[in-house]
Amino acid sequence: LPSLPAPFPTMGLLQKILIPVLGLVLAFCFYSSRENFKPEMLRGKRVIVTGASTGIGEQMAYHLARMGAHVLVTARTEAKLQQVVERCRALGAGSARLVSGSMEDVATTRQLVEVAETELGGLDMLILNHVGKSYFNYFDGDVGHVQKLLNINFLSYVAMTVSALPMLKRSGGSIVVVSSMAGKVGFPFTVPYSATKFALDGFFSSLRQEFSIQSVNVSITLCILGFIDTENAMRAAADVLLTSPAPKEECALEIIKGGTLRQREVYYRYASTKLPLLLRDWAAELLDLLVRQRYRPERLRAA
Ligand SMILES: NC(=O)C1=CN([C@@H]2O[C@H](COP(=O)(O)OP(=O)(O)OC[C@H]3O[C@@H](n4cnc5c(N)ncnc54)[C@H](OP(=O)(O)O)[C@@H]3O)[C@@H](O)[C@H]2O)C=CC1
Ligand SMILES: C[C@H](CCC(=O)O)[C@H]1CC[C@H]2[C@@H]3C(=O)C[C@@H]4C[C@H](O)CC[C@]4(C)[C@H]3CC[C@]12C
Repeated sequence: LPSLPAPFPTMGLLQKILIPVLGLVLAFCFYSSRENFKPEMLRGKRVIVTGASTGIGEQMAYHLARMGAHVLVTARTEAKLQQVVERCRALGAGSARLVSGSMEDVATTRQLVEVAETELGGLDMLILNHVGKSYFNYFDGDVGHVQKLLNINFLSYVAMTVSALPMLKRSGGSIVVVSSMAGKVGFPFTVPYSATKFALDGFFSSLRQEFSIQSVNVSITLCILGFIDTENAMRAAADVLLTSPAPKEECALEIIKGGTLRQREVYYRYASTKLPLLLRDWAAELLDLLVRQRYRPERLRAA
C-alpha cells in the first residue's frame, strides 16, 4: 500500500510530467512557426490595412512597405493617411494607396474592395485593425454607445470580410483580425470595447471552422494583444494600469508574421497574454483577481 495519501502522487505526476510536457508543446508551437517567417514572403502581396492612420495600423503599413507589399490603407483622417502613404512609398512599398472614410459607412467598405479589385487586381491579405473611440471608465449604461461601437469594431469587420472574400478565395489569402486580451477575459473599464472584441472571437473562430469543413483556402488569424504603447491607449490607460506597455512597432511586426504564416492566433506579448489565459478555464476567479490587481481605479478620470 502507498504510504502517502492519494492527492500527492497526482500532484507529483503533474509537476514531473504534465507541466514540462505542456511547456515543451507550447515552446514548440511558438518557435517553430516564428522561425519560418521571411520578409520576402510579403513582396508583391496586396494588403488592406484598416485603422492605418495612427498606432499599430500605421506601423503595420510601414513594415509592409519595407517588405515590398502593395498597401492600401484606410481610416477617416485623410491628411494623416496621405502622410502614411508618402512614407510607405519612401520605404519601398510596391505601391501605396488610400481610401478615407468611416467604417460605419458601407460606402467605405465598398470603395476599398473596388480599389483592390480594379487597381491592385485582387487581394492577398485583409488586416482588420480599426477601433472606434470609447471611454476607459466604469460602464455608464449608454446602450447607444455599445451599439455604435459594435457597428465600428465588429459589424464593419464582418462586412469587410464578406465583401473581400471572393478576392481572398481567388488568391488563397488571409484575414487578420486584431483583437485584445479584453476579448478573451473580462477586463474592467472597457465594457463596450470588450463586448465588441468577444464578438470578433465568436464570429471569426466559428467562420474558421466552416472554412475548414468547406476546404476554403483562406486563413483567419485572431490577434490577442496586451497593453501597447499607442498614443490613444497611453492617454486612456497608462495612469491606471500597472502593466508596462509593449512597443507598437514590434507588435505590428508580430501581427504581420502571424498572418503571413497563417497562424490561428497571435499572442503579443506572448508571456503576458498566452500564459495568463491558461488559467481561464481552470482558475477563472484567480485570473479575475490577478487582472484586478493590475488596475488602480482611484486614478480613473472623473466621468
Ligand atoms: N493599444 C493597445 O493597447 C491595444 C490595442 N488593441 C487593438 O489594436 C488595434 C489598434 O489599436 P491602436 O493602434 O491602439 O488604436 P488607435 O486608436 O491608435 O488607432 C485606431 C485607428 O482606427 C481608426 N478609426 C477610428 N474610428 C474609425 C472609424 N469610425 N472608421 C474607420 N476608422 C476608424 C483611427 O483613425 P481615424 O481616427 O483617422 O479614423 C485609427 O487609424 C485595435 O483593434 C485595438 O483594439 C488591442 C489591445 C491593446
Ligand atoms: C487589453 C488592455 C489591457 C491589457 C493588460 O492589462 O495587459 C486594455 C487596457 C486599456 C485598453 C485601451 C484603452 O483604454 C484605450 C483605447 C480605448 C479604445 O476605445 C479602444 C482601444 C484602446 C486602445 C484600448 C485597448 C485595450 C486596452 C489596451
